[in-house]
Amino acid sequence: MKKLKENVRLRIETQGREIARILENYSDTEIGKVTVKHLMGGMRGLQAMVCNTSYVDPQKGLFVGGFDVPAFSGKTPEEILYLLCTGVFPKKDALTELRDELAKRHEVPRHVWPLLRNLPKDTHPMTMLSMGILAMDSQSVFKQKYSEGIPKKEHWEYTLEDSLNLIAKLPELAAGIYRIRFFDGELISYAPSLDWAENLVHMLGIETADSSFADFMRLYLVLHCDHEGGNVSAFTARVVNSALSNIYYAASAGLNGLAGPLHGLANQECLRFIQRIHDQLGKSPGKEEIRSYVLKTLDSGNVIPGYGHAVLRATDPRFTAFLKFSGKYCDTTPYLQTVKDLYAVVPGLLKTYKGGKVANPYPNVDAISGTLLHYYGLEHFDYYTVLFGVSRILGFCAQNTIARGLNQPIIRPKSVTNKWLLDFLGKASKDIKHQKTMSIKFPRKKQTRESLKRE
Ligand SMILES: CC(=O)SCCNC(=O)CCNC(=O)[C@H](O)C(C)(C)COP(=O)(O)OP(=O)(O)OC[C@H]1O[C@@H](n2cnc3c(N)ncnc32)[C@H](O)[C@@H]1OP(=O)(O)O
Ligand SMILES: O=C([O-])CC(=O)C(=O)O
Repeated sequence: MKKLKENVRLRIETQGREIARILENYSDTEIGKVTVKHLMGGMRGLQAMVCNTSYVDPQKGLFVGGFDVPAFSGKTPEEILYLLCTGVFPKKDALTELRDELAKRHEVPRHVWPLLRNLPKDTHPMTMLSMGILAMDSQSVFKQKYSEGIPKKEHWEYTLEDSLNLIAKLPELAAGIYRIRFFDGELISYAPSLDWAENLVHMLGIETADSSFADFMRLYLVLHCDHEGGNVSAFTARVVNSALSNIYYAASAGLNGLAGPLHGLANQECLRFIQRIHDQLGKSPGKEEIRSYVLKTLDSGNVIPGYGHAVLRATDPRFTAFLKFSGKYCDTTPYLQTVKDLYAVVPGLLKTYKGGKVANPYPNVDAISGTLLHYYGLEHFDYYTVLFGVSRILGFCAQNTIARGLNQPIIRPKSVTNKWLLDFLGKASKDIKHQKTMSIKFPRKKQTRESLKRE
């Protein structure tokens, strides 16, 4: 992995110089303001961190190394990993070197399998993936080297080393989870002649007549690789790694965030939503019936999975890339037809829902991905987010390798209490205090002698 490492080193040096220049000249320059809404609203829209592996434009979506989704979606996961880490696509020899390196390191340590096999049979596959990765932390080279006292400037090298070890093992681990959780537990052996994505497909052991399954898997693993720094899973991984917890700890933690239904789990929730539509309305419901179903879901206080986004304000180009792929390679199944019908109906409804409070009425990547996995014979919905996780770990690893190279400090924002905020606002302006305190209605906790003392 000489070539990858050299290019990561170059990138770290270049970015390090840029950061030094920025800090030297602009350390105290304001780039925005922090409002009360930011504090109360999940920091939405607050520009509060730097991430150079990828960037999400609200209209155009994901950019990796400056390439938009149409420009990079035809590449392989290995090429994308290289791009995430270095900012450039690999030349042929660098790609061969990376592939060989991943193949060499593919084997999951043997102690992981009994751990996974002994979990209750109904354990969610995301729990298995997170635990399997956590159990591999015993192999962390970074951890070992840190305990030997390596200097800070070498941290990234061992983070990269751990990252390659982890990424190389993901096809075997993810496929093994599938075989243990949904079949007889018999594992299928790694095939050295196949690439990273093909090996995953091979080891899943799914009988599919469709030869485009491996192409689809490549696309799937490319499209989910990264989504800048602030999404729940990447941010979690960054925070954990910023304490110098190794990449196994960080990836496992990030995956636990990905397993939430408002984030990666929407992947499986979308198909379940479509399945419920078919259960109630038959396999080819009309658009009017779908419209009523969606309205009923909204009225019952539930979200429409696969729609909305914290940053995007247009149709997710990852959704569009999958739709395009499906038009080329897949027959239209009833599920796929309903995906298209929902796309025709849902944005219009969300635009006006509750006075337009949904910031983005358009579909995200999860609105279609599960339907295509189902098309290729993956019928266990609970497994879908594992594949999202396998891909997203590429981003975790790249982000944290670079962060270690730049010696980014521990992430630790300051929190404040309601009392602090009310006092601050009161001091800032009597008017503001009057207006805001009148409109903020916090549930009053019964005050005990202890809580009064704490205040
Ligand atoms: C790979 C990914 O992680 S992509 C996202 C996957 N998740 C989903 O698809 C789940 C459905 N979508 C959502 O829940 C949201 O749109 C999120 C979590 C993705 C983004 O959340 P936010 O940035 O807070 O969205 P937004 O500012 O639009 O939220 C405002 C209101 O609209 C609601 N809203 C947002 N999206 C939807 C939706 N798809 N259906 C119904 N209501 C919605 C929010 O729940 C919120 O309601 P509240 O004020 O009563 O709490
Ligand atoms: O960016 C986000 O918040 C969610 C998302 O689409 C992703 O992580 O892929």
